[in-house]
Amino acid sequence: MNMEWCASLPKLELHAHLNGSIRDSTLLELTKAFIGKGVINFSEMEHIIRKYNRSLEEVFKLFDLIRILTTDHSTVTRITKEVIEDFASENVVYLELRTTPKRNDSVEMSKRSYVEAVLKGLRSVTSVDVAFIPHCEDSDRIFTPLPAINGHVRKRIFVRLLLSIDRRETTEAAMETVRLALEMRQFGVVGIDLSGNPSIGDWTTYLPALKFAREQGLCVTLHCGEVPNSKEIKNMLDFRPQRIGHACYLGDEHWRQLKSSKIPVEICLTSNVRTMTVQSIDVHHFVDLYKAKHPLVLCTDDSGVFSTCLSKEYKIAADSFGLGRREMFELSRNAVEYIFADSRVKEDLRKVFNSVAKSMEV
Ligand SMILES: CNc1ncnc2c1ncn2[C@@H]1O[C@H](COP(=O)(O)O)[C@@H](O)[C@H]1O
Ligand SMILES: [Zn+2]
Repeated sequence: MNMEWCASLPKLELHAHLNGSIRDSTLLELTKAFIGKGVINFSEMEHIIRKYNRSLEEVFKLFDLIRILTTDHSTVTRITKEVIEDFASENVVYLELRTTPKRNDSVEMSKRSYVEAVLKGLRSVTSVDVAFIPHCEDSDRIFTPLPAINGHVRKRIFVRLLLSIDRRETTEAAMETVRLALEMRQFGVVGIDLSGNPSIGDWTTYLPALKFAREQGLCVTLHCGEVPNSKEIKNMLDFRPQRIGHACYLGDEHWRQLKSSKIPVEICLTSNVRTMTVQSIDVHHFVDLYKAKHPLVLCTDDSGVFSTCLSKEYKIAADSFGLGRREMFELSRNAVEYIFADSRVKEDLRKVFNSVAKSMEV
């Protein structure tokens, strides 16, 4: 599959972690700024940053490093801005960006001020139009190209936020995240994600917060089956979240339950291969789910950490599973139905696909 075609295809990204999507260049720059402060050893860190295949445990070591480097408000704002620009540049027309609100007393950061720093990042993007406040989006504008500046028509990207609960957190901290998400709905927060190192933490810890989120009308997506844990996978499917991510270690009974539930799955091919949660791309469960016409969406997970981008994920899927332009176009278009934003946004996105179908030669 032609990479340029994949890049020009309008795409929806529904599973991207903010700090996992950090640019390599920014990560190295931030690391250098920490040299001499005695906190980290640069050559050791450079080695981890540049390493290609990392186990799931090593990936979480890298996330701990990223956490040290990105603790102040201005860095959070900067990374957000860059991540939006990067996704928009490859024709992502709708991005659901997830991030874990963090409290850090040493820089007077609260979970709330962390999210405010993210919002500042969204507002500071100038190279593309970012539509993130619900109901303020003038739906006509997406089809009426804005006045061209130097011959370029400005791009537009819808952005919505998911607040993540980290599996290291307590029930109370998870509740705080949900309450914050509810207060921030007016700024485009649409749901809650459960993520973090899948080998730690107990599902029941977060259940009260997840139930509360759902009662209050927030959508929920769960990292499910990144490690073998049959009981947890079953409990997660029983909970019936609006979507799940990964779904690598599902047993036969889980597959039956998943398929009959029709819960959409966020598929992260490169992430799964690099962290070795699937043996190789040709045995990836994408094939089984795709053949069963199960709701699916291709996502990056951590484009920075795994050196990928959404266009690459589309190309990998097309090349590995023998899908043509028509199939890839439909795969991308179908994702519209699984977004957490409201029906007006869905309607706008459907129009985007209809308007480009001809020029995409499908
Ligand atoms: C590889 N698969 C994965 N499985 C589980 N959680 C993951 C993840 N990739 C990323 N995260 C979660 O997202 C955080 C980074 O973004 P934010 O600081 O929230 O913006 C990581 O620290 C981890 O908690
Ligand atoms: Zn993830």
